[in-house]
Amino acid sequence: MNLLEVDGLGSGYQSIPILRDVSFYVVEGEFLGILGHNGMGKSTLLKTISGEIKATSGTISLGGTDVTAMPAHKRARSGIGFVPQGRRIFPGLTVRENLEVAALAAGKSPAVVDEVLKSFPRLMPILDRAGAVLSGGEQQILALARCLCGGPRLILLDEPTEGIQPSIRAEIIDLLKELGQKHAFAMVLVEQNEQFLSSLCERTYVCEKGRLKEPEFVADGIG
Ligand SMILES: Nc1ncnc2c1ncn2[C@@H]1O[C@H](COP(=O)(O)OP(=O)(O)OP(=O)(O)O)[C@@H](O)[C@H]1O
Repeated sequence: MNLLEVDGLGSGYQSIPILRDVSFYVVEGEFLGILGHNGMGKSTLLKTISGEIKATSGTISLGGTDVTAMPAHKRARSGIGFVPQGRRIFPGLTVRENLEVAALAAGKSPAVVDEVLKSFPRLMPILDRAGAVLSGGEQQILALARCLCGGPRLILLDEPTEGIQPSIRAEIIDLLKELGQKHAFAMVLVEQNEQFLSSLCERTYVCEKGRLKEPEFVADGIG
């Protein structure tokens, strides 16, 4: 059975339609790529799956359960983890506090933080550092750790390479591969960087003007 099934999905902002008739699936443990230029609707797609914005048509199912009408916090507890563009780290909280807040919000025991940290040795020396002073790469790694505190079955990851140096990109690729094997989650990865996606995903769609195109279009790709 597919972990995620999206069928005929539409959504937008106020009366402006952005996504149109989007359909795709993700199998258990798969990393699926979505490639696209600025403003094509990639973030809107992830926000609609996470429940941050409402679907205006179509359905979203997770593990066979229709979650289309479910509010965002319930989707998160059903196993949909979201790492948004810009990462939304709390700047006034330390690295550890950012993780503790995430565990609390997910209804998990505080012990989950130390468990998750075992997979993030890079964060250990900076646990008492404020979110505000972290580098882009450190913020991205913290955002991934924060997402894992909720025990996701599916992670929606929005432009992880944005504002990140090439050397850290390679580190993030290795980290995602390692985390995927260890924690057995699937992922929908949105990016403008085709090379990054091809390092991690066997299947990639192109998002263009709110629609997804079939994987063979990747050959003409961007990034
Ligand atoms: N809150 C909003 N209100 C109105 N329109 C919005 C809002 N957020 C995004 N849009 C519009 O929706 C369209 C798709 O935006 P979206 O952020 O999904 O694109 P994207 O592919 O993720 O681009 P980027 O790579 O720049 O993040 C754009 O035309 C954008 O201007």
